[in-house]
Amino acid sequence: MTIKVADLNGTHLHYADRGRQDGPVLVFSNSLGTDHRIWDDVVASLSGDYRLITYDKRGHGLSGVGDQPYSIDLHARDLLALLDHLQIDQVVICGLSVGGLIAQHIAAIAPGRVRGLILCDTAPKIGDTAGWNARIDAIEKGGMAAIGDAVIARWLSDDYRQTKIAMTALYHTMLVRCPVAGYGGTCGAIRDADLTATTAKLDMPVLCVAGSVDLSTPPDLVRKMAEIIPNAGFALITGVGHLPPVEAPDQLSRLIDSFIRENGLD
Ligand SMILES: O=C(O)CC1=CCC(=O)O1
Repeated sequence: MTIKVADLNGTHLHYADRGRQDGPVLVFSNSLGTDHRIWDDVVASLSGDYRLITYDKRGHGLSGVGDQPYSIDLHARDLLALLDHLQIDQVVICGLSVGGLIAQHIAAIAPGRVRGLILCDTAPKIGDTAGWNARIDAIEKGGMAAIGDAVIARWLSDDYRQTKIAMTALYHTMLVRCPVAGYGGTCGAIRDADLTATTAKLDMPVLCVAGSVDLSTPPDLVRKMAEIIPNAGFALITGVGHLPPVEAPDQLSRLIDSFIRENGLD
């Protein structure tokens, strides 16, 4: 994999372009505080059949922070600009958590670009204003370390954290290295987003996926989203927290592959 960068919308986005270059394109959009490496095992499983784009949204990973006020719309326009940069017209998007908000918004504002959606551990509205403001306040006063342990307990199941101690430490490092401005800006974008009205009108194949022990977007919240989207499917991955691509990459890959084939998107 070679390191790649696109200059767009006043910042730069780090991305990777892997898999079968003439295959259907699948793009992955990340959760808050993670970078594109969380998809590596999923990409490895699917790379024989699909072209797979992963990227670091602004304020995360190796991408720039930029100086515009963050919103889900800005994150969505960044991803659309990245697809333009790559001259890719239509994609299936797999969005995790805030990446799922970005995916829902792209499907609403540019439906012609989206062949299908996998909405993983996400919802049209995530959390509440007081919770997001408290998190922003905590990192502005104490830096990313102030929230590290609490967030990791939401990301990963008890079983994963107790048995995969070194991997858990690695994800903790990924989180606390996120720039405060990028993380806090994205917390504000999530706080200000309620996509319920537009998500209820989506008109494309959609699969909603939940981790059974996800504390951030619990299964019932994800199931409710599936119930408002016409003809959406729902799948539960047992024993997994907020990051199925980390804890259950093979199960998630199988769900993605079956969804794409069953809907004729391959
Ligand atoms: O950090 C969390 O609580 C999990 C999360 C919420 C939105 C997102 O993208 O991740």
